[in-house]
Amino acid sequence: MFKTVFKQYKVKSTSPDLSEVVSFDEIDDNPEKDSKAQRISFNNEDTNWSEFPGLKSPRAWRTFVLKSHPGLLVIRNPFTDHGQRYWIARCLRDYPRAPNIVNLNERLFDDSVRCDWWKELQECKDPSERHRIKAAMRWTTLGYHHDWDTKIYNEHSKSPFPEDLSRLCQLFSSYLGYQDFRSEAAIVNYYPLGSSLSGHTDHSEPNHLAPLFSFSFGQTAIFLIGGRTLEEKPTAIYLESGDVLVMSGESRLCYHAVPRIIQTTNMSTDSLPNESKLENFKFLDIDLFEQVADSNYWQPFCSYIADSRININVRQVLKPGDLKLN
Ligand SMILES: O=C(O)CCC(=O)C(=O)O
Ligand SMILES: [Fe+2]
Repeated sequence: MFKTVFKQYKVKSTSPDLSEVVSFDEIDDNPEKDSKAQRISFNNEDTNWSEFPGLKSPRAWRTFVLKSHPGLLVIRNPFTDHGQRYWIARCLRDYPRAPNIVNLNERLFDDSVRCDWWKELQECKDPSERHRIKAAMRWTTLGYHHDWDTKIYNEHSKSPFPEDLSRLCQLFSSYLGYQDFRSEAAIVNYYPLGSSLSGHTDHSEPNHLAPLFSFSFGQTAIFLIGGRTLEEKPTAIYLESGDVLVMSGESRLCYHAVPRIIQTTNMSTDSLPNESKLENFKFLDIDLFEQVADSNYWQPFCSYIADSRININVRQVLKPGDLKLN
């Protein structure tokens, strides 16, 4: 059942029927409708969240839960445009750099591209080589590196987890009432239009109780969430730019997939006013935060995201109290 639905959305020859895909904005506009999701609120909205740069005030956040999966939450784009620019630039310029691991094959790309993909892409003048370099980037891993073959993390295969991303996840986890979340592994997925991610569960982490945080930027994904086996029919939802998906509780070990990316999002290329008080947030790359407000600096990132999606998928690996894998 999961695979049949996956193929219906992935179909190349025709456009798929999207009438069943859950759109959270529609639910918000029409809450009476017999919908598959509902809005929920948290009673901590007056807490002082110390104005994390790049995020709207939590009072303006809209959180939804899927009725079929009470542990699957979506916070519908809590980012400002400026915040989205920052995270997109981090995912393109910085996260794919050594010592983080990238998918680029050593037989197809030389070390300069494999160690600093974005810099080489910007410097490359040949259009067909540029296209080849751009389309080849599919994932980078941070913290404990995901092993795609064994699916087992290894104490000897990890790099430092970025402090900005860790603080961002900490903020969302405390907002949702999960204390003590530790960001220990992330996969950043890059999806050019036409790409997909087939059905899987994320079970490599010894800790299955901590939630998983997943951030979407750029073009819209159709995301399928199914059950604990491939027999169950999945629910399709849209994940749009800025959305934060949380897989917690029973949904944490459910099958999920991205069968299709749809081109819907146009990000502004204009310059943005700069934010103040950035000096209180030293864990951010403050220079980058300021640079992306400038339309010239932002231009190559905006052009990448015009036909691609980026997903940051953050997990806690270790059980509470553990300091390493055993
Ligand atoms: O791109 C997504 O939304 C999901 C990615 C995912 O499931 C994964 O990295 O395990
Ligand atoms: Fe996954």
